[in-house]
Amino acid sequence: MQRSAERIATISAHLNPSPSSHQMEGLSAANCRAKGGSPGFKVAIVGAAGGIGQPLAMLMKMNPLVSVLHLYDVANSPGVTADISHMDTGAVVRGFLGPQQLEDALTGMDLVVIPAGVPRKPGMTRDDLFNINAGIVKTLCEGIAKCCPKAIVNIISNPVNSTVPIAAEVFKMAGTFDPRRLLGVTMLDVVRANTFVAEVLGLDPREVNVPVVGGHAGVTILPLLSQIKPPCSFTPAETEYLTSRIQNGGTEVVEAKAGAGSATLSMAYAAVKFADACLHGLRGDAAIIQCAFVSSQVTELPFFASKVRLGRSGVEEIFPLGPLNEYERTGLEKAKKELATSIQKGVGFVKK
Ligand SMILES: NC(=O)C1=CN([C@@H]2O[C@H](COP(=O)(O)OP(=O)(O)OC[C@H]3O[C@@H](n4cnc5c(N)ncnc54)[C@H](O)[C@@H]3O)[C@@H](O)[C@H]2O)C=CC1
Ligand SMILES: O=C([O-])CC(=O)C(=O)O
Repeated sequence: MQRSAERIATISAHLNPSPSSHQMEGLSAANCRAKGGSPGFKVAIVGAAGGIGQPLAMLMKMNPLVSVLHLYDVANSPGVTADISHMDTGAVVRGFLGPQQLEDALTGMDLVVIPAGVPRKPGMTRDDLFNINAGIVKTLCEGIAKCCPKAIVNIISNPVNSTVPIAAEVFKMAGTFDPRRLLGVTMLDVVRANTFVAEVLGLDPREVNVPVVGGHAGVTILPLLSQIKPPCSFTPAETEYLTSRIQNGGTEVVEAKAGAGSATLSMAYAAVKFADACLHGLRGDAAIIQCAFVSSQVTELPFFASKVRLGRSGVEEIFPLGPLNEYERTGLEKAKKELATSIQKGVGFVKK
Protein backbone atom coordinates (compact mmCIF):
# COMPACT_ATOMS: atom_id res chain seq x y z
CA MET A 1 0.00 0.00 0.00
CA GLN A 2 1.39 3.44 -0.92
CA ARG A 3 1.38 5.88 1.94
CA SER A 4 -1.08 8.74 1.55
CA ALA A 5 1.58 11.43 0.91
CA GLU A 6 3.20 9.26 -1.77
CA ARG A 7 -0.17 8.60 -3.42
CA ILE A 8 -0.89 12.32 -3.56
CA ALA A 9 2.57 12.97 -5.00
CA THR A 10 2.06 10.31 -7.66
CA ILE A 11 -1.32 11.67 -8.64
CA SER A 12 0.03 15.23 -8.67
CA ALA A 13 2.39 14.25 -11.44
CA HIS A 14 -0.67 13.67 -13.64
CA LEU A 15 -2.54 16.90 -13.17
CA ASN A 16 -5.94 17.23 -14.78
CA PRO A 17 -5.53 20.14 -17.23
CA SER A 18 -8.64 21.80 -15.80
CA PRO A 19 -9.35 20.43 -12.32
CA SER A 20 -12.64 21.48 -10.83
CA SER A 21 -12.31 24.16 -8.18
CA HIS A 22 -13.21 21.87 -5.28
CA GLN A 23 -10.42 19.38 -6.01
CA MET A 24 -7.26 19.37 -3.94
CA GLU A 25 -4.47 20.69 -6.12
CA GLY A 26 -3.48 17.79 -8.33
CA LEU A 27 -5.58 15.21 -6.55
CA SER A 28 -8.20 13.64 -8.70
CA ALA A 29 -9.64 10.20 -8.20
CA ALA A 30 -10.47 10.23 -11.91
CA ASN A 31 -6.82 10.55 -12.91
CA CYS A 32 -5.91 7.85 -10.44
CA ARG A 33 -8.35 5.42 -12.08
CA ALA A 34 -7.36 6.42 -15.62
CA LYS A 35 -3.73 5.66 -14.85
CA GLY A 36 -4.77 2.14 -13.93
CA GLY A 37 -5.52 1.58 -17.62
CA SER A 38 -9.09 0.31 -17.32
CA PRO A 39 -10.18 -1.49 -20.50
CA GLY A 40 -12.21 0.49 -23.00
CA PHE A 41 -11.80 3.26 -25.53
CA LYS A 42 -10.70 6.86 -25.20
CA VAL A 43 -13.24 9.24 -26.69
CA ALA A 44 -13.08 13.02 -27.16
CA ILE A 45 -16.12 15.22 -27.75
CA VAL A 46 -15.16 18.50 -29.38
CA GLY A 47 -17.85 21.13 -28.86
CA ALA A 48 -18.87 19.30 -25.69
CA ALA A 49 -20.57 22.26 -23.96
CA GLY A 50 -23.07 22.88 -26.77
CA GLY A 51 -26.67 21.87 -27.31
CA ILE A 52 -25.61 18.53 -28.78
CA GLY A 53 -22.34 18.25 -26.87
CA GLN A 54 -23.87 18.20 -23.37
CA PRO A 55 -26.41 15.38 -23.80
CA LEU A 56 -23.90 13.55 -26.00
CA ALA A 57 -21.31 13.78 -23.22
CA MET A 58 -23.85 12.44 -20.73
CA LEU A 59 -24.77 9.50 -22.96
CA MET A 60 -21.11 8.71 -23.72
CA LYS A 61 -20.37 8.73 -19.98
CA MET A 62 -23.00 5.99 -19.69
CA ASN A 63 -21.37 3.85 -22.40
CA PRO A 64 -19.53 0.86 -20.90
CA LEU A 65 -17.14 0.75 -23.87
CA VAL A 66 -15.72 4.18 -22.93
CA SER A 67 -12.90 4.26 -20.38
CA VAL A 68 -11.78 7.88 -20.80
CA LEU A 69 -13.96 10.77 -21.96
CA HIS A 70 -12.37 14.10 -22.91
CA LEU A 71 -14.71 17.10 -23.12
CA TYR A 72 -13.29 20.01 -25.14
CA ASP A 73 -14.92 23.33 -25.94
CA VAL A 74 -13.96 26.97 -26.32
CA ALA A 75 -16.48 27.89 -23.60
CA ASN A 76 -18.10 26.35 -20.51
CA SER A 77 -16.38 22.96 -20.65
CA PRO A 78 -15.20 23.08 -16.98
CA GLY A 79 -18.80 23.27 -15.73
CA VAL A 80 -20.04 20.51 -18.01
CA THR A 81 -17.06 18.36 -17.02
CA ALA A 82 -17.62 18.85 -13.29
CA ASP A 83 -21.28 18.00 -13.71
CA ILE A 84 -20.85 14.88 -15.86
CA SER A 85 -17.88 13.62 -13.84
CA HIS A 86 -20.17 13.02 -10.85
CA MET A 87 -22.06 10.26 -12.66
CA ASP A 88 -21.19 6.89 -11.11
CA THR A 89 -20.37 5.17 -14.38
CA GLY A 90 -16.98 3.81 -15.45
CA ALA A 91 -15.58 6.42 -17.82
CA VAL A 92 -13.05 8.87 -16.42
CA VAL A 93 -13.97 12.42 -17.50
CA ARG A 94 -11.53 15.25 -18.14
CA GLY A 95 -12.31 18.78 -19.33
CA PHE A 96 -10.33 20.98 -21.71
CA LEU A 97 -10.96 24.65 -22.41
CA GLY A 98 -9.77 26.71 -25.34
CA PRO A 99 -7.21 26.26 -28.12
CA GLN A 100 -4.23 25.97 -25.72
CA GLN A 101 -5.75 22.72 -24.40
CA LEU A 102 -6.86 21.25 -27.74
CA GLU A 103 -3.76 19.12 -28.15
CA ASP A 104 -4.08 17.63 -24.66
CA ALA A 105 -7.74 16.95 -25.35
CA LEU A 106 -6.96 15.01 -28.54
CA THR A 107 -3.76 13.15 -27.68
CA GLY A 108 -4.24 9.38 -27.41
CA MET A 109 -7.90 9.35 -28.47
CA ASP A 110 -9.42 6.35 -30.28
CA LEU A 111 -12.55 8.23 -31.36
CA VAL A 112 -13.15 11.96 -31.80
CA VAL A 113 -16.74 13.18 -32.17
CA ILE A 114 -17.13 16.75 -33.47
CA PRO A 115 -20.37 18.67 -32.81
CA ALA A 116 -18.53 22.05 -32.69
CA GLY A 117 -19.94 24.98 -34.61
CA VAL A 118 -23.00 27.14 -35.04
CA PRO A 119 -26.50 25.74 -35.62
CA ARG A 120 -29.22 27.01 -37.99
CA LYS A 121 -31.91 29.56 -37.27
CA PRO A 122 -35.26 29.60 -39.13
CA GLY A 123 -34.86 30.57 -42.79
CA MET A 124 -31.27 29.32 -43.04
CA THR A 125 -29.98 26.35 -45.00
CA ARG A 126 -27.20 24.15 -43.64
CA ASP A 127 -24.94 25.64 -46.29
CA ASP A 128 -25.47 29.07 -44.68
CA LEU A 129 -23.36 27.72 -41.78
CA PHE A 130 -20.38 27.07 -44.07
CA ASN A 131 -18.63 30.41 -43.52
CA ILE A 132 -18.27 29.88 -39.77
CA ASN A 133 -18.17 26.10 -39.43
CA ALA A 134 -15.71 25.39 -42.26
CA GLY A 135 -12.90 27.21 -40.43
CA ILE A 136 -13.78 25.58 -37.10
CA VAL A 137 -13.70 22.05 -38.57
CA LYS A 138 -10.48 22.78 -40.47
CA THR A 139 -8.65 23.91 -37.30
CA LEU A 140 -9.94 20.99 -35.25
CA CYS A 141 -8.89 18.48 -37.94
CA GLU A 142 -5.41 20.00 -38.04
CA GLY A 143 -5.26 19.19 -34.32
CA ILE A 144 -6.44 15.62 -34.95
CA ALA A 145 -3.84 15.12 -37.71
CA LYS A 146 -1.14 16.20 -35.28
CA CYS A 147 -2.27 14.55 -32.04
CA CYS A 148 -4.34 11.45 -32.86
CA PRO A 149 -3.94 10.71 -36.59
CA LYS A 150 -5.20 7.14 -36.13
CA ALA A 151 -8.44 8.11 -34.37
CA ILE A 152 -11.83 7.43 -35.91
CA VAL A 153 -13.42 10.84 -36.58
CA ASN A 154 -17.21 11.39 -36.48
CA ILE A 155 -18.19 14.74 -38.00
CA ILE A 156 -21.53 16.20 -36.91
CA SER A 157 -20.88 19.92 -37.64
CA ASN A 158 -22.90 21.20 -40.58
CA PRO A 159 -22.90 21.37 -43.50
CA VAL A 160 -21.77 17.73 -43.27
CA ASN A 161 -21.74 17.48 -47.10
CA SER A 162 -18.88 20.03 -47.06
CA THR A 163 -17.27 19.59 -43.62
CA VAL A 164 -16.35 15.94 -44.30
CA PRO A 165 -14.52 16.88 -47.56
CA ILE A 166 -12.81 19.69 -45.59
CA ALA A 167 -11.60 17.17 -43.00
CA ALA A 168 -10.37 14.83 -45.75
CA GLU A 169 -8.37 17.62 -47.42
CA VAL A 170 -6.79 18.65 -44.10
CA PHE A 171 -5.77 15.04 -43.42
CA LYS A 172 -4.44 14.64 -46.97
CA MET A 173 -2.31 17.76 -46.59
CA ALA A 174 -0.96 16.41 -43.30
CA GLY A 175 -0.28 13.01 -44.89
CA THR A 176 -2.56 11.23 -42.41
CA PHE A 177 -5.71 10.64 -44.49
CA ASP A 178 -7.21 7.20 -44.03
CA PRO A 179 -10.65 7.17 -45.70
CA ARG A 180 -11.76 4.33 -43.42
CA ARG A 181 -11.46 6.57 -40.35
CA LEU A 182 -13.43 9.63 -41.44
CA LEU A 183 -17.22 9.44 -41.16
CA GLY A 184 -19.90 12.10 -41.54
CA VAL A 185 -22.75 11.41 -39.12
CA THR A 186 -26.04 10.94 -41.00
CA MET A 187 -27.51 8.70 -38.31
CA LEU A 188 -30.21 11.24 -37.41
CA ASP A 189 -31.69 10.84 -40.89
CA VAL A 190 -31.98 7.09 -40.30
CA VAL A 191 -33.39 7.63 -36.79
CA ARG A 192 -36.02 10.00 -38.20
CA ALA A 193 -36.80 7.72 -41.11
CA ASN A 194 -37.35 4.77 -38.76
CA THR A 195 -39.60 6.90 -36.54
CA PHE A 196 -41.74 8.44 -39.29
CA VAL A 197 -42.11 5.19 -41.23
CA ALA A 198 -43.07 3.31 -38.06
CA GLU A 199 -45.75 5.94 -37.40
CA VAL A 200 -47.27 5.43 -40.85
CA LEU A 201 -47.12 1.64 -40.65
CA GLY A 202 -48.27 1.41 -37.03
CA LEU A 203 -45.07 -0.44 -36.03
CA ASP A 204 -42.60 -0.10 -33.16
CA PRO A 205 -39.74 2.09 -34.56
CA ARG A 206 -37.22 -0.28 -33.02
CA GLU A 207 -38.38 -2.93 -35.48
CA VAL A 208 -37.94 -0.68 -38.52
CA ASN A 209 -34.73 -0.07 -40.46
CA VAL A 210 -34.70 2.38 -43.36
CA PRO A 211 -31.43 2.90 -45.25
CA VAL A 212 -30.86 6.61 -45.95
CA VAL A 213 -28.19 7.40 -48.54
CA GLY A 214 -26.71 10.44 -50.31
CA GLY A 215 -25.82 13.23 -47.91
CA HIS A 216 -27.17 15.32 -45.04
CA ALA A 217 -29.11 18.29 -46.44
CA GLY A 218 -32.48 18.62 -48.19
CA VAL A 219 -32.72 16.61 -51.40
CA THR A 220 -29.35 14.96 -50.74
CA ILE A 221 -31.07 12.99 -47.94
CA LEU A 222 -32.43 10.02 -49.86
CA PRO A 223 -34.42 7.43 -47.90
CA LEU A 224 -34.62 4.09 -49.71
CA LEU A 225 -38.13 3.10 -48.71
CA SER A 226 -38.06 0.23 -51.20
CA GLN A 227 -35.34 -1.40 -49.06
CA ILE A 228 -37.02 -1.02 -45.67
CA LYS A 229 -36.84 -3.85 -43.17
CA PRO A 230 -39.26 -5.47 -42.53
CA PRO A 231 -40.24 -5.35 -46.22
CA CYS A 232 -43.31 -3.11 -46.72
CA SER A 233 -44.86 -1.29 -49.63
CA PHE A 234 -46.06 2.31 -49.70
CA THR A 235 -48.63 4.19 -51.79
CA PRO A 236 -47.26 7.03 -53.94
CA ALA A 237 -48.80 9.53 -51.46
CA GLU A 238 -47.10 7.79 -48.49
CA THR A 239 -43.77 7.74 -50.33
CA GLU A 240 -44.05 11.45 -51.12
CA TYR A 241 -45.04 12.34 -47.54
CA LEU A 242 -42.34 10.22 -45.91
CA THR A 243 -39.53 11.31 -48.23
CA SER A 244 -40.39 14.97 -47.74
CA ARG A 245 -40.72 14.64 -43.95
CA ILE A 246 -37.37 12.81 -43.65
CA GLN A 247 -35.61 15.35 -45.91
CA ASN A 248 -37.06 18.25 -43.93
CA GLY A 249 -36.81 16.76 -40.42
CA GLY A 250 -34.02 19.15 -39.46
CA THR A 251 -35.98 22.17 -40.66
CA GLU A 252 -39.06 20.94 -38.76
CA VAL A 253 -37.03 21.15 -35.52
CA VAL A 254 -35.33 24.46 -36.42
CA GLU A 255 -38.76 26.05 -36.99
CA ALA A 256 -40.26 24.58 -33.82
CA LYS A 257 -37.31 25.90 -31.79
CA ALA A 258 -37.95 29.30 -33.38
CA GLY A 259 -34.44 30.73 -33.18
CA ALA A 260 -33.17 28.67 -30.23
CA GLY A 261 -31.12 26.30 -32.42
CA SER A 262 -31.62 22.99 -34.18
CA ALA A 263 -31.98 19.35 -33.15
CA THR A 264 -29.84 18.63 -30.10
CA LEU A 265 -31.46 15.83 -28.07
CA SER A 266 -32.40 13.54 -30.96
CA MET A 267 -28.99 14.34 -32.47
CA ALA A 268 -27.16 13.42 -29.27
CA TYR A 269 -29.13 10.15 -29.25
CA ALA A 270 -28.23 9.52 -32.90
CA ALA A 271 -24.58 10.51 -32.36
CA VAL A 272 -24.16 8.14 -29.45
CA LYS A 273 -25.87 5.34 -31.36
CA PHE A 274 -23.40 5.92 -34.19
CA ALA A 275 -20.34 6.36 -31.94
CA ASP A 276 -21.31 3.17 -30.10
CA ALA A 277 -21.40 1.32 -33.45
CA CYS A 278 -17.90 2.66 -34.23
CA LEU A 279 -16.64 1.46 -30.83
CA HIS A 280 -18.19 -1.99 -31.30
CA GLY A 281 -16.43 -2.08 -34.69
CA LEU A 282 -13.12 -1.06 -33.08
CA ARG A 283 -13.59 -3.85 -30.54
CA GLY A 284 -13.87 -6.31 -33.41
CA ASP A 285 -17.56 -7.16 -33.08
CA ALA A 286 -19.07 -8.73 -36.20
CA ALA A 287 -21.68 -7.28 -38.57
CA ILE A 288 -21.79 -3.68 -37.34
CA ILE A 289 -23.62 -1.94 -40.17
CA GLN A 290 -24.78 1.69 -40.24
CA CYS A 291 -25.27 4.45 -42.83
CA ALA A 292 -22.59 7.17 -42.93
CA PHE A 293 -21.23 9.86 -45.28
CA VAL A 294 -17.81 8.55 -46.28
CA SER A 295 -15.16 8.61 -48.96
CA SER A 296 -16.77 6.27 -51.47
CA GLN A 297 -16.83 4.74 -54.93
CA VAL A 298 -20.48 3.79 -54.76
CA THR A 299 -21.25 6.63 -57.20
CA GLU A 300 -19.00 8.84 -59.32
CA LEU A 301 -18.84 11.33 -56.41
CA PRO A 302 -15.84 11.20 -54.03
CA PHE A 303 -18.10 11.15 -50.95
CA PHE A 304 -21.49 9.55 -50.48
CA ALA A 305 -23.62 8.25 -47.62
CA SER A 306 -24.56 4.61 -47.79
CA LYS A 307 -24.54 1.51 -45.63
CA VAL A 308 -21.08 0.67 -44.33
CA ARG A 309 -19.65 -2.13 -42.23
CA LEU A 310 -17.60 -0.90 -39.27
CA GLY A 311 -14.61 -2.80 -37.94
CA ARG A 312 -11.25 -2.46 -36.24
CA SER A 313 -9.99 0.04 -38.84
CA GLY A 314 -13.22 2.02 -39.17
CA VAL A 315 -15.12 1.58 -42.45
CA GLU A 316 -14.20 -1.91 -43.66
CA GLU A 317 -16.82 -2.34 -46.36
CA ILE A 318 -19.08 0.02 -48.28
CA PHE A 319 -22.23 -1.58 -49.61
CA PRO A 320 -23.62 -0.74 -53.06
CA LEU A 321 -26.95 1.08 -53.20
CA GLY A 322 -28.86 -2.01 -54.32
CA PRO A 323 -31.90 -1.94 -56.59
CA LEU A 324 -33.70 1.45 -56.63
CA ASN A 325 -37.23 2.13 -57.87
CA GLU A 326 -38.04 4.90 -60.36
CA TYR A 327 -38.84 7.45 -57.60
CA GLU A 328 -35.51 6.75 -55.88
CA ARG A 329 -33.54 6.87 -59.14
CA THR A 330 -34.93 10.37 -59.82
CA GLY A 331 -34.13 11.37 -56.24
CA LEU A 332 -30.59 10.03 -56.63
CA GLU A 333 -29.90 12.26 -59.64
CA LYS A 334 -31.13 15.35 -57.74
CA ALA A 335 -29.07 14.37 -54.69
CA LYS A 336 -25.88 13.86 -56.70
CA LYS A 337 -26.18 17.26 -58.39
CA GLU A 338 -26.39 19.15 -55.10
CA LEU A 339 -23.82 16.93 -53.41
CA ALA A 340 -21.22 17.56 -56.13
CA THR A 341 -21.40 21.32 -55.46
CA SER A 342 -21.22 20.95 -51.67
CA ILE A 343 -18.27 18.55 -51.84
CA GLN A 344 -16.39 20.83 -54.23
CA LYS A 345 -17.03 23.80 -51.95
CA GLY A 346 -15.44 21.96 -49.03
CA VAL A 347 -12.42 20.78 -51.03
CA GLY A 348 -11.93 24.28 -52.49
CA PHE A 349 -12.02 25.85 -49.02
CA VAL A 350 -8.91 23.95 -47.92
CA LYS A 351 -7.07 24.10 -51.26
CA LYS A 352 -7.45 27.84 -51.78
N1 LIG B 1 -25.08 15.93 -38.51
C1 LIG B 1 -26.29 16.15 -38.04
O1 LIG B 1 -27.21 15.34 -38.24
C2 LIG B 1 -26.56 17.36 -37.22
C3 LIG B 1 -25.66 18.37 -37.14
N2 LIG B 1 -25.90 19.47 -36.37
C4 LIG B 1 -24.85 20.50 -36.34
O2 LIG B 1 -24.08 20.37 -35.15
C5 LIG B 1 -23.46 21.63 -34.85
C6 LIG B 1 -23.62 21.98 -33.37
O3 LIG B 1 -24.97 22.17 -33.05
P1 LIG B 1 -25.40 22.59 -31.55
O4 LIG B 1 -24.72 21.74 -30.57
O5 LIG B 1 -26.86 22.68 -31.53
O6 LIG B 1 -24.78 24.06 -31.47
P2 LIG B 1 -24.40 24.90 -30.14
O7 LIG B 1 -24.16 26.29 -30.58
O8 LIG B 1 -25.40 24.65 -29.09
O9 LIG B 1 -23.04 24.23 -29.68
C7 LIG B 1 -21.88 24.30 -30.43
C8 LIG B 1 -20.71 24.26 -29.48
O10 LIG B 1 -19.52 24.33 -30.27
C9 LIG B 1 -18.60 25.13 -29.56
N3 LIG B 1 -17.56 25.63 -30.43
C10 LIG B 1 -17.59 26.66 -31.29
N4 LIG B 1 -16.39 26.81 -31.88
C11 LIG B 1 -15.61 25.82 -31.40
C12 LIG B 1 -14.27 25.44 -31.62
N5 LIG B 1 -13.48 26.09 -32.45
N6 LIG B 1 -13.79 24.38 -30.94
C13 LIG B 1 -14.59 23.69 -30.08
N7 LIG B 1 -15.85 24.01 -29.82
C14 LIG B 1 -16.36 25.07 -30.47
C15 LIG B 1 -19.46 26.22 -28.92
O11 LIG B 1 -18.77 26.85 -27.84
C16 LIG B 1 -20.67 25.44 -28.48
O12 LIG B 1 -20.52 24.96 -27.17
C17 LIG B 1 -24.12 22.65 -35.78
O13 LIG B 1 -23.24 22.89 -36.87
C18 LIG B 1 -25.36 21.93 -36.27
O14 LIG B 1 -25.81 22.38 -37.51
C19 LIG B 1 -27.05 19.59 -35.64
C20 LIG B 1 -27.99 18.60 -35.67
C21 LIG B 1 -27.86 17.42 -36.50
O1 LIG C 1 -31.27 20.93 -39.53
C1 LIG C 1 -30.24 21.32 -38.96
O2 LIG C 1 -29.73 22.44 -39.14
C2 LIG C 1 -29.56 20.39 -38.03
C3 LIG C 1 -29.47 19.08 -38.68
O3 LIG C 1 -28.59 18.81 -39.46
C4 LIG C 1 -30.57 18.15 -38.49
O4 LIG C 1 -31.38 18.30 -37.56
O5 LIG C 1 -30.67 17.20 -39.28
